[in-house]
Amino acid sequence: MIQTISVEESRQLDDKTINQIGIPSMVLMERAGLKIYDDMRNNSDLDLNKVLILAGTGNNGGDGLVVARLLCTHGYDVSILTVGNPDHASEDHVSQQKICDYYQIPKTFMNADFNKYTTLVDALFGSGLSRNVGGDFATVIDKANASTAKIHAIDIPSGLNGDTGEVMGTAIKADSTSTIAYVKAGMVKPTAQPYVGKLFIDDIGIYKGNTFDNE
Ligand SMILES: NC(=O)C1=CN([C@@H]2O[C@H](COP(=O)(O)OP(=O)(O)OC[C@H]3O[C@@H](n4cnc5c(N)ncnc54)[C@H](O)[C@@H]3O)[C@@H](O)[C@H]2O)[C@@H](O)CC1
Ligand SMILES: [K+]
Repeated sequence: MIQTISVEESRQLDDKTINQIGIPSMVLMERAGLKIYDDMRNNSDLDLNKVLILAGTGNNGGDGLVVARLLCTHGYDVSILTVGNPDHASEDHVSQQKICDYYQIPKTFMNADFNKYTTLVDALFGSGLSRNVGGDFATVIDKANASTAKIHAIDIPSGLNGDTGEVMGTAIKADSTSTIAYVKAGMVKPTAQPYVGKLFIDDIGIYKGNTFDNE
């Protein structure tokens, strides 16, 4: 049976790993990106000929930007669509965007034709989703779902409630999902299956208690 955790537990585990154990958040993000990149390359259902990263401005988007850079440095055709206000981006997201800028990874905008792409990477929201999805985020999610491209989601398909598996307004219908550290409880509910697709579980160095743990 798959071990699951709540979204709050996943946030607490991230926080403990970074602030108590001392593994820098950029290290965890790099490990997440490497695993997600591997999952995508090992998933024969995905065609990585032309990839678009749909990036929110939090750390889920930051994971997506690591994937963008890894695809770019390995010779894939990849572009980024940033959704949300970059002025409110998380610190790690800003660092990852600077790296993407160094590599001059092309950016696209809200009017992009998603049918031009073979794979979309959903990095809009992960464990930070806190309310129903609307505005540009909902527009992008609906456009992604309606497109001919396959969708690979990072951590949790955006718009899916990680605890209950309910759709919060609208949600990405992913063909596959790379979830970080542990599966979130809502993702294994039968109603969540059409949104999660094929599931990869990525060990990035975040653990829920072990023999080395003092607590
Ligand atoms: N350093 C870390 O803590 C790690 C984080 N990781 C990734 O980071 C994710 C969590 O990142 P964040 O905490 O930055 O949050 P997210 O990137 O999930 O969300 C970003 C922000 O979106 C806003 N938001 C929430 N609901 C919204 C809505 N309906 N409409 C518009 N805006 C909304 C919130 O203000 C939230 O802070 C994880 O799911 C995982 O993908 C991984 O890289 C592992 C390590
Ligand atoms: K996501």
